[in-house]
Amino acid sequence: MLALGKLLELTLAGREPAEKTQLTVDGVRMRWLSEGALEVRPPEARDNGLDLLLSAGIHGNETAPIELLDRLLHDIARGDLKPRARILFLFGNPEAMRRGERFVEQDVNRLFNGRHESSSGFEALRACELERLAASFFSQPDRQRLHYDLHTAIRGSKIEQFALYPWKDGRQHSRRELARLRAAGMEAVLLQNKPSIVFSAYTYDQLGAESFTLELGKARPFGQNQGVNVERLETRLKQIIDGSEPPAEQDSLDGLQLFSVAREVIKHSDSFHLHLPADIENFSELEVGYLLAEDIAQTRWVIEETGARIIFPNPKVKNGLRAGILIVPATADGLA
Ligand SMILES: O=C(O)CCC(=O)N[C@@H](CCC(=O)O)C(=O)O
Ligand SMILES: [Zn+2]
Repeated sequence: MLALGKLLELTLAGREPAEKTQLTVDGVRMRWLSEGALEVRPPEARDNGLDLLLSAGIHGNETAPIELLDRLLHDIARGDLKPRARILFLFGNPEAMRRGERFVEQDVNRLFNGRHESSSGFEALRACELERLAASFFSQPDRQRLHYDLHTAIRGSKIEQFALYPWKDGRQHSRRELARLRAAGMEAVLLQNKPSIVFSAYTYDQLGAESFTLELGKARPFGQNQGVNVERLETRLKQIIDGSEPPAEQDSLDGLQLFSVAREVIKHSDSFHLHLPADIENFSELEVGYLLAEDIAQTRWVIEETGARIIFPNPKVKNGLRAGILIVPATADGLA
């Protein structure tokens, strides 16, 4: 296999490759751009006009998605997977990956859409670099732009695999993209309804990509991801990469649960207290009247919404950040 196909090894070792560009037997060009960043370009005659950004390791301890990207890259480097799409592979937070931690100083996925400018430290610098790499990758006109930012969650989930679809004023969520996600094994999609500071929100909002955060299961260390079944996603990604995806009409939304955000629970102070068991699963239902959280100045979060569920509850986040999302069932009415 070509050395650049070992992007994960290079990244974990903190090494820069001696040769920055390599050609596979099929004439696919691989170009190392920066730590954890590799561009794959098919020969011009095979290029189908899709620019695909695949990112993982934005949180360093979420290893199943990192291993998935590593397998795809190996297949391309060996010539077993012949891309027709142009691809940017990104490992988001190499230092956190080396340490096996979600982040080192601060969560990279809270530093996009300009947030890194009012922050400091290497994670702020990395968020800036990731924005620059994505912007440069998605700078070519008249091409389709697709971004999947792959994650696993801190806790177990009643719905194992789901996507979060960013929001932008005046832009409708795409039915076709949702059907594609369903075919990739996603069981639910959370349709966001306000701007956000995560990576997928940046590429959706600023770069015009169809972008998603995908949650694939529970976070585990490298080599311990037998419980995370990414088979359907992997098959679909291979089809997207080599242009063999079934026609869009064959995809449907059947079985896909849609949710929208009712409220984001923001932790304002060290007095924040979340009234949930430590082992509560994502998508757990909460009854109307339930006291979910309390914070300074007698702030109380009481459930008012029928059918409310909680995802990503985390009282340990820094003050000012999201400590959970309250979601409610949604319909497909507003889709384009
Ligand atoms: O399990 C958790 O609490 C977090 C899992 C995770 O990292 N999720 C992403 C979601 C990004 C989005 O809102 O699109 C995150 O919190 O960064
Ligand atoms: Zn994550």
